[in-house]
Amino acid sequence: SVLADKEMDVVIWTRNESQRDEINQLHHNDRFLPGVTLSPNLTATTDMQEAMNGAEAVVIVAPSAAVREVARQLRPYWTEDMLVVHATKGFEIESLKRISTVISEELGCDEGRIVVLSGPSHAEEVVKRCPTTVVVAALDESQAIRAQDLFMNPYFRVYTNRDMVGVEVAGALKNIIALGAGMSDGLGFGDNAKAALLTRGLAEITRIGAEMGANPLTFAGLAGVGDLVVTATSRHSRNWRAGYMLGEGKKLDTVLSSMGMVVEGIRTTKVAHTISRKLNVQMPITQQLYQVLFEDLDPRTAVEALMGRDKKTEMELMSIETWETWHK
Ligand SMILES: NC(=O)c1ccc[n+]([C@@H]2O[C@H](COP(=O)([O-])OP(=O)(O)OC[C@H]3O[C@@H](n4cnc5c(N)ncnc54)[C@H](O)[C@@H]3O)[C@@H](O)[C@H]2O)c1
Ligand SMILES: O=P(O)(O)OC[C@H](O)CO
Repeated sequence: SVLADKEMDVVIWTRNESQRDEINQLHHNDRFLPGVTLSPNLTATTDMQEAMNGAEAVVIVAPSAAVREVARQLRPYWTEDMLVVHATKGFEIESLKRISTVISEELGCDEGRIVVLSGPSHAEEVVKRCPTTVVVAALDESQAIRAQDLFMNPYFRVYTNRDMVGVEVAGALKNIIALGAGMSDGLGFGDNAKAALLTRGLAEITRIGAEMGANPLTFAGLAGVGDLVVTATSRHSRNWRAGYMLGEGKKLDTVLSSMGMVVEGIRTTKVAHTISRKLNVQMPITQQLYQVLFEDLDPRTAVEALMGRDKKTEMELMSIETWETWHK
């Protein structure tokens, strides 16, 4: 919709024939965006070759579980001059790889060419042209600037960032904390508890992100704190909603079948749990959430475990040397 509003011809590729017909004939996509009339510049097809024919840019927004398969289908039609942007928030669960790595492997191109678009951007609000800010990042900065120029419009403001790893990792990990925030609300805990989860959650995703090669300051930006706030507080958030139901005592299977949409934070909790063990980095909130999701731990017991941890200092996030340098 953002691109179609700039008078570009946008072709959506879908596997679903009825969704294709609904978009082409009625300019609606009622299951995902009820009550919205889409631009006539948006058309849909189930034929990948048709979707890619003459394209200058391709935007991949499949769920993380489907990205490799979708990128593989794109490969025969992708050409070196095409801009490739992805907006998927997660990792490949089997390999623990970032999404840009998966896409570049399937397209057979340099990872530097892949751009990630992330930040606080619920589709339900973007399609209504509510002011939204996002960030694009790529190892090759010229590709990020291409994406910035492509997407920027009066209600969609795009920043660039050179920290590709940080933007991808922050966008994926915030979903874990949003699940936790939903769970806290579902348990009936108040605003203090949610603020604590967001703050200490940001501390632990920054800590692991830095170990994975991210710039810690990226977590203070749109892909980090920006998206964390929107995902942990918005009524549109699937991750928050899933967490809320878990907090109310519903089982994971029941929650997932009632959602009918991807809840990336669940797979990402598994990935982050594995990575934190490999890198020997403490992620206490992720650890408790992992046990609630996959080991049937009662959410209340998880909160008690978090509150009862050994006493700590907040200063652990920043090395004393860095702090002393700033302090001078
Ligand atoms: N919804 C948002 O506001 C939003 C915003 C930014 C980023 N994202 C990210 O975008 C990604 C997708 O989220 P979404 O909101 O579109 O999810 P969704 O569940 O609403 O829709 C996913 C779509 O992908 C299709 N799909 C699933 N497997 C597929 C496959 N193998 N091949 C082709 N199509 C397949 C589904 O049929 C469905 O139409 C996620 O990583 C999410 O975090 C979503
Ligand atoms: O609805 P969610 O929880 O998948 O969040 C969607 C986006 O990541 C918000 O920026």
